[in-house]
Amino acid sequence: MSILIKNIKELLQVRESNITIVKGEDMKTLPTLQNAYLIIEHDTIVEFGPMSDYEDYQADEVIDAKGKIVLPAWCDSHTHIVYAGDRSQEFVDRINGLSYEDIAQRGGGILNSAEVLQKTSEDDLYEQSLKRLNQVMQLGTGAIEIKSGYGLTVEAELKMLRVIKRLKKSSLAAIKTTLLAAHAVPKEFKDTKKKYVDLVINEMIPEVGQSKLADYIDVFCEKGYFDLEDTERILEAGGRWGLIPKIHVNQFNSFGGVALAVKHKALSVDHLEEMTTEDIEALKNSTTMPVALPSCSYFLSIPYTPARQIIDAGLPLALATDYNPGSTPSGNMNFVVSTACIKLKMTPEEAINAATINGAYAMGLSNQYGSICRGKKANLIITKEIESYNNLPYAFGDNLIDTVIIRGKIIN
Ligand SMILES: N=CN[C@@H](CCC(=O)O)C(=O)O
Ligand SMILES: [Zn+2]
Repeated sequence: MSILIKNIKELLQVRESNITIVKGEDMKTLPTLQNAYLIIEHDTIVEFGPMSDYEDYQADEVIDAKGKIVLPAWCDSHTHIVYAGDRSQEFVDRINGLSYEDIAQRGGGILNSAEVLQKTSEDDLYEQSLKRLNQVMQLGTGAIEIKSGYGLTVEAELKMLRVIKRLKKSSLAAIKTTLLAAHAVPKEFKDTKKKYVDLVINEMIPEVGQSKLADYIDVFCEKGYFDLEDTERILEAGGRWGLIPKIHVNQFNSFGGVALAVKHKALSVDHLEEMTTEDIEALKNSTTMPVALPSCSYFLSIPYTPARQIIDAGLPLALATDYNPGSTPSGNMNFVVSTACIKLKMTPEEAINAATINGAYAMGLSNQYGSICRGKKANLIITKEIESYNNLPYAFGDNLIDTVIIRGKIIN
């Protein structure tokens, strides 16, 4: 199967060499080609260039992209899309004055989702999650990370991870899996948190390591959840099974989690709504990607990640949705890119770099995804006819996507 896309008004994120990350000042540059063509064979980008260089090519399918922009599909490096039911009642409770922390303290929040998930059959959980995955793919997401963390028992965490494995098998999207057993302290361990950490370390991690059900290890490193000592023990235990850290840190408080993650060579540190100069310093000269989740800040009315401070310090930044039932019931990367420009004061070029190549980096996938490069996977968004790529973040809430191609297949 081959596809020729011709007369592309502008082809974005064009890279002659296979770069895997964009940092600091370089994030302001988004290389593009005007009036371009692109050829896909099977699931791979095999050629692209200006229309003036185009030589006749017999493709199985030809798409005329006149007036339209083509860019790599979004790379969403932080989601919790495997969950059961929803938490719309807590949404209303928050409107009526309760905070996210208040709800968690009275046994709601993550524990509420865990209770529902434990009672949900594996097939039902798969069906609910597949629906969400298909929905975000229609919105242009072609690579996605999915976490466990609403099981909180050995059995229920494994159930979540098996569901992710099934999604991986049945979907065209590239999927990476993260074990987040340390997402909240279950009710039964309320006064014996260390015992739960022991369970994570002695039972869950070895079980998951043996069955190779996860790529990454995550911890919600936050006051009232897991402290630095818990986090370090869990990261060390994960490391023994080859699970690389990607952790939730600095959502509400900054207390050294970023430096700890860097010490353990975390692939990413995610949230970062609260950042100190020490946190920024810790990230310098590291291989850890900072990840901002602006839809979470929007939904919870908490501070936005200081993207300017991070990028202006010469660091890279990735953008992701955090799609989950409690803090971000949205998996729309287009909204994330808009919000990053509007609220985090990122330029459209920075936001698109953050949501494509840097998002791919934060999933260990940037060798194959996140830019227009010969030999990379053909995951593409073709927009409707638009004036410029600035319109993508500018027209927030609009769906400007015409066609999505994932691994060389047109999915809508
Ligand atoms: N903060 C921790 N975990 C999720 C929210 C989980 C929930 O509220 O269900 C997050 O990344 O925002
Ligand atoms: Zn999260």
